Amino acid sequence: MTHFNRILITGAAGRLGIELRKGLAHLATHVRISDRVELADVQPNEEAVVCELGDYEAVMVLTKDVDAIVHFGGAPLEVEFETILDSNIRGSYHIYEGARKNGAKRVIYASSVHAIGYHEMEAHIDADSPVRPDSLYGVSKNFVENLSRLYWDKFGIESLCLRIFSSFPEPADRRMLWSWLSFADCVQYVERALVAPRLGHTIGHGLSDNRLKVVDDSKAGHIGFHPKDSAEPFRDAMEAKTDAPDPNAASVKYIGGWFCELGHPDDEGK
Ligand SMILES: Cc1cn([C@H]2C[C@H](O)[C@@H](COP(=O)(O)OP(=O)(O)O[C@H]3O[C@H](C)C(=O)[C@H](O)[C@H]3O)O2)c(=O)[nH]c1=O
Repeated sequence: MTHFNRILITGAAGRLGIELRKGLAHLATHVRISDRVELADVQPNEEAVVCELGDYEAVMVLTKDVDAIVHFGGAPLEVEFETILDSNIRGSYHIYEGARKNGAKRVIYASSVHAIGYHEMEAHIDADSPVRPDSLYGVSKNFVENLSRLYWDKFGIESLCLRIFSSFPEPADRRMLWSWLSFADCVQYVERALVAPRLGHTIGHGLSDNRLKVVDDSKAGHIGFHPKDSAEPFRDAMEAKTDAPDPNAASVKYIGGWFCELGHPDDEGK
């Protein structure tokens, strides 16, 4: 069923952006797709726009005449601070300003487990637990989670900040036996948030229905996301081909995984 006249998807050439283009197309008459790189295979209902998120004027034009924004553009990993600042922090500020000035009512934002990566596995955090970023990248996600809270409290723009754990075609390492979010479940979470009667300001935790439950996502229950996939069918093959991990290693102890063992960008001469 078509819910919107026009939605905007940023990061539409990316791994998840490509899945969102396919999975959300039925929700809107027009889908504006945007990325910093050229977009391939543009469909008749899609309007492709190449845009730098750090360019204020370009983002004001990009966000015109859209009912909702699915904001997945940005650096998806730890990189040097200048890129985090321009793409993730300044770029997301521009998206929220564009939503405010142009009247978009709802934003679905790709936050990340790395906003909370230094929580221990056994902490069972929920949406109200304090943030514990594991990287500059994680700090940029904290910034946008707070920014979106301001735009809800002050301007009534609704947001889902979806803390994506590990969204891959299938689990690629042992950690993903609990942290996996299938592409289909990721798209379902975004779709539910777009069509929910009331979203408010919601922090969600994007995980498939894996056997190990490490966080409590009940504070996003009003969205109605019910994961359909599970990492469990991949367990035997994964355990057969990989060594049992050291439970005291930072990458096992903390939910941020290998980000918690990374060096700091400045120490690498960047
Ligand atoms: C740095 C930058 C990137 N992009 C584009 C380039 C890629 O096509 C796209 C990101 O896709 P990527 O495949 O690199 O990342 P994903 O694995 O899909 O990660 C997604 O989820 C995780 C949780 C995320 O933090 C990312 O923002 C979000 O896109 O954003 C831009 O359009 N502007 C920019 O300034």
